[in-house]
Amino acid sequence: MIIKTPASTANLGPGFDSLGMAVSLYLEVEVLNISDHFQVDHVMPDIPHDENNLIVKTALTVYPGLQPLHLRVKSDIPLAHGLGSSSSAIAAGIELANHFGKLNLSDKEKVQIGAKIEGHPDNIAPTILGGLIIGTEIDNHFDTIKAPLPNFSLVAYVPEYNLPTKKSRNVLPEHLDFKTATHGSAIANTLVASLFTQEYQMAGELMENDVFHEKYRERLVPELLQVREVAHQKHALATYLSGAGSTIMTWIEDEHVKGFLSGLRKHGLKDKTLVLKPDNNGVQIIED
Ligand SMILES: Nc1ncnc2c1ncn2[C@@H]1O[C@H](COP(=O)(O)OP(=O)(O)O)[C@@H](O)[C@H]1O
Ligand SMILES: N[C@@H](CCOP(=O)(O)O)C(=O)O
Repeated sequence: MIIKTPASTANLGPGFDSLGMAVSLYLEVEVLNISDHFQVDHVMPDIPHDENNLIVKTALTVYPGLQPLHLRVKSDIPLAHGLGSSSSAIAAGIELANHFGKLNLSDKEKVQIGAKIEGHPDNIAPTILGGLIIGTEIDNHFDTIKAPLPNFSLVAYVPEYNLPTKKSRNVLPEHLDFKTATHGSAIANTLVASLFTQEYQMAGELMENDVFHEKYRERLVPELLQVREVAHQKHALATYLSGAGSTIMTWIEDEHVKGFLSGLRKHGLKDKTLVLKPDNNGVQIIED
């Protein structure tokens, strides 16, 4: 059995902690055999190979009776780069528990469990459900809703340095004044409406008008404004900080991708780029 979970891009600008979309970059967890201890084979630096691995830890939290397994993990998702690698690992752990514990968890229950572990639903919900998801926590439960899937290319500009979500959350303010908060909420509300009516020109403008987090994080990811400027010149729809960074995400029509990529290079923006698409499947189990 192989569990395949997508990466995700969270916030989409003003949708801080509530908007996220699954993208076509994957973590795969293969169950090799039952063993007498947990063993996780992988080549990711500084990631545990035993029961302290986030995938196993999550599985044991959800189903403490899980027998020790020998797993092989392959991942194309850069760690701590704002592409939801931790949610992908958590989603895989939930699936592992669900399968071996015969828990029959519904999608809603999986999102609930994952969001409790991750602390916010914007990565875990799309990773589990696929697509573009809006969600929030009310009275200890998470409500989520799926928006139409946008058909854009997603160009991820991936700086070499990583940025753990915790570090990037530490630069955010404790409080926002009333006027800023209500304006931020109005921008996010209008963005969500435009995503549902598929008025993407409007959505693009709104995605670039966050007031909740990007301006505080800009100093951690100085390339954000430079990439956005090139994107404007190259007919992109919108550029925003993916999750907590360091990845910078640009939505752009397929036909403009090539020009955008060469524009980035011409402006000295030479970090890795990944050309992705939205993923509509979410977590999948592939039986062999
Ligand atoms: N495949 C994985 N296996 C085990 N742990 C993982 C895996 N992917 C991510 N993690 C854990 O999640 C951390 C990154 O989470 P975070 O800082 O939230 O960044 P992001 O989720 O944006 O990649 C890693 O440093 C590691 O501890
Ligand atoms: N809303 C969160 C999203 C974190 O996403 P990640 O992919 O960086 O883990 C935030 O902005 O802190």
